[in-house]
Amino acid sequence: MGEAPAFIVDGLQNQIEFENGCGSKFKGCKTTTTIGDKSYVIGGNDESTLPVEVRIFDKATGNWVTPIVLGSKPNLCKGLSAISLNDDRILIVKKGSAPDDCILFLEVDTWFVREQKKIRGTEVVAWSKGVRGDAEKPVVISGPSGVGKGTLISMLMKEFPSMFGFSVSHTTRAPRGMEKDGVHYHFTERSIMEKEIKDGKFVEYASVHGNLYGTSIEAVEVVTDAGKRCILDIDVQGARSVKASSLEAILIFICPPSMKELETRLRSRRTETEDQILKRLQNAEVEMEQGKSSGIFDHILYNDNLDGCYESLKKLLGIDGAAAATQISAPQGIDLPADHSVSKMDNKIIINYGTPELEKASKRIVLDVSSLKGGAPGRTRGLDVYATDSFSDDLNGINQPS
Ligand SMILES: Nc1nc2c(ncn2[C@@H]2O[C@H](COP(=O)(O)OP(=O)(O)O)[C@@H](O)[C@H]2O)c(=O)[nH]1
Ligand SMILES: Nc1ncnc2c1ncn2[C@@H]1O[C@H](COP(=O)(O)OP(=O)(O)O)[C@@H](O)[C@H]1O
Repeated sequence: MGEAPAFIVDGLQNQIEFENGCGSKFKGCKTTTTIGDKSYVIGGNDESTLPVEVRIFDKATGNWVTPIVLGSKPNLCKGLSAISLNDDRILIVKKGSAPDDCILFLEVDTWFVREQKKIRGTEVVAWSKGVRGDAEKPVVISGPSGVGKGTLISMLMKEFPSMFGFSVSHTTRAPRGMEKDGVHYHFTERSIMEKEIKDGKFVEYASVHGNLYGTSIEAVEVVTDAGKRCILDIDVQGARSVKASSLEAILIFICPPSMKELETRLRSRRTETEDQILKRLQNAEVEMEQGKSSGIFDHILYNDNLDGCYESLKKLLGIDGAAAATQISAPQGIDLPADHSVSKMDNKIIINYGTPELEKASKRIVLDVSSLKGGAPGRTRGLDVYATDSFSDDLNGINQPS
């Protein structure tokens, strides 16, 4: 039976006091948040370069549990504040961190975490970085083999290299002539991939044309951690799984102008044997039916004229014409002052800095968390952030419970 640590505290006020009590030595920078029977101890013991660790004290059993931690662990910092949101995630505000690394969410009971707990049969938590606004929904591109998915994705990545990142899938199929391992696919043995699927390492997977294909959690995280919008080239079954997931992607189905033209494109690519071509054409009929009528997809595009289809794709992603210039910037991080204190008022997290002893002269940043979207294994979007000063906020009612 585990022994509860002396510093376990309930409630935000105590967390702040504890965090402030870390002092300037940055030792024992841990914070504890209790949700139901579980106390989540988040932080590290010492050096600021170590990743933030998570341990769980289960009051019901009296045991300590070390969970599987998914997502990129944040590095330690000058201090942490932790605030429970909706009992399914903990908002972490890090002191003295870069704008893209100071607001994080530790998911403890979201859809993604619950699925992972079921698969792995153990305690799981997942990190997700918080970003402002809503600009970076992942994009799923589906469609029959040979329709032009890869061609359209290459065009997008070439024109907007800093905006989009390709989710490199795993597959058990053999590489084609020009394909590179780790770039086009992670080419994997079936037994290894099956084990990794069982271990819960995939967001989705499917058997397509006789081979296994799947999107690993890591493949999505690599892209989102680079601050880019993730593009997934996956089949209709995979699109269905993504639609049910927390990724909140935009789902696009690409149609050929005709089955005859699809066959011409597939053959002219010269990457498949005759048997493989026939199998792909047979599967294309089913995929077309599902793609058009299943209600999975948000948009259907016809790839007749390549340039025309590419323009339509850009338009529905909101990056056509003049809009592109303003939208291509990477998702914004949040510029927090190095030293601050944190409190919560309904859906607003209030970060005070400046001169706390002179209450009216202190400054505030307000994080509005009322419209959060996405989450692990991607970023948590929809944070609204604005700066104010405390005196005018009191007058404007920001400080009043709504
Ligand atoms: N579900 C799922 N499908 C994938 C994944 N990666 C690729 N696919 C799909 O698998 C199918 C075959 O892909 P590929 O062998 O590259 O052939 P191509 O579509 O003819 O270029 C296509 O429909 C892809 O969209 C994945 O990670 N998950
Ligand atoms: N609109 C189009 N018109 C003619 N050929 C096209 C068009 N779009 C793509 N192609 C060609 O069709 C072939 C299949 O395209 P590809 O991008 O490999 O398809 P997918 O990734 O969907 O299997 C390629 O040789 C590509 O150059």
